[in-house]
Amino acid sequence: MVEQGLAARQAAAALLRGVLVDGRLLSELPAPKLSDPAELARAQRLAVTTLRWQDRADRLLGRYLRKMPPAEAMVLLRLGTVEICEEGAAAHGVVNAMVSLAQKHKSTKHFKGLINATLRKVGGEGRGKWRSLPAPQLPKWLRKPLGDDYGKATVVAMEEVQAMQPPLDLTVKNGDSQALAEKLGGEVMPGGSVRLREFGQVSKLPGFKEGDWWVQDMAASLPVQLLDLKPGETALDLCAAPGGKTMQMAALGADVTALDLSEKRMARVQENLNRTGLKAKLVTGDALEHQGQYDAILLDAPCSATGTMRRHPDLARAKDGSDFPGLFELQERMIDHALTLLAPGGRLVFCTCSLLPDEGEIQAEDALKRHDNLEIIQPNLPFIDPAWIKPEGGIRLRPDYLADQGGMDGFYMALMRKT
Ligand SMILES: C[S@@+](CC[C@H](N)C(=O)[O-])C[C@H]1O[C@@H](n2cnc3c(N)ncnc32)[C@H](O)[C@@H]1O
Repeated sequence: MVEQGLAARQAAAALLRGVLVDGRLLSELPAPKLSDPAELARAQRLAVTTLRWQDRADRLLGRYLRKMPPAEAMVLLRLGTVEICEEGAAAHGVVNAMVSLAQKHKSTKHFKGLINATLRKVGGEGRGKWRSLPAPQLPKWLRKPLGDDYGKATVVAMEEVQAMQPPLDLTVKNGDSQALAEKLGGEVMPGGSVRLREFGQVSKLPGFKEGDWWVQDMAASLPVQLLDLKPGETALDLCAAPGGKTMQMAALGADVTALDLSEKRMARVQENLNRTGLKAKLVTGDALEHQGQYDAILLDAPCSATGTMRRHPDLARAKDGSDFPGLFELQERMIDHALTLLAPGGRLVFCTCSLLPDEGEIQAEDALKRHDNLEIIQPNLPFIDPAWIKPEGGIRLRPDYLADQGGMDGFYMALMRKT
């Protein structure tokens, strides 16, 4: 029995070691080799939930540990703690499983006793304390700059949303959100996304195979709405993969070219277009080298992705921010190059799924300083709270906005035009 539950836990522990010991993102790690799809899903869910609740698990474990054991043993302690306290698993089964997993590795074998004793305390007294502990905090390297930019209270509000299981947002191909919401028991969000709070396997939901919708956070669906495409306009999606925004642009009837540097990710765009029956011309290449003239360009630039941490809690744990300045510089070069691809009177939406003003407001303000003939057009999206519009004319979205409806990804977007 223990062995049966062990495979998913072992795979979850391997994923957590990849993130916490090797500093890699979950998306960069090989998928666990588990033949049963349910076990695979469980392993992935356990790893993500552990990362989401890691800070609280560490607070609880701190009560029972005189000194933190090495990272590999901490992986098992955190996994066990989150399974017991957050997932509500029976403590004895979790303790046995974590001790068995510790036995399998040279680096953890000597910590079997510690893991056993500590997780027993977690399963006893600890379980009762869990809910009274504060929401998980972001690591210091990110908490400090976000606190400087937004204030402490906002960071706490964002952390509270990030602790929640994120909803599933769908963008509807034919635009009839109400009909899809009724069919799936969802809620129509500002901007038209259909939000589901309860959902199982996405590919089993009605309309998936038929390509009636695609998964896209409501915040991520707004840049294309800001671009306000007209049927027949030539449109370029400069960093397109996996293609959520390409599909929106194609569904609006634009003549779309979708470009991305990554061949592998471009295959995802093709798959998505095949499923939804939408059309776009696909180009694999470097945005900085692309040539042409377009009525409208969407630049969803590579960024820190700090706006998506509630879906990807591995990001805050695998990264330390040291590679971000290189991204800021790339974004600046991409904006400058994208402006050269605009037809006279053409529009550019620059956007990033980031919470850092360096990748949002500051990029937009600096672009205005570099280009005399550039203006930011005030958003014309009636459903947007005016408080979300920044002085320079961009839209700042934060995870704590619409928190009582499940929040949203952090995003920045600005509609620019060459005068
Ligand atoms: C934020 S993601 C794009 C998400 C996409 N727009 C969507 O909505 O599905 C950024 C993309 O930029 C691509 N990228 C990074 N550097 C690039 C470059 N120099 N030229 C083109 N694409 C690049 C990455 O491969 C990645 O797919």
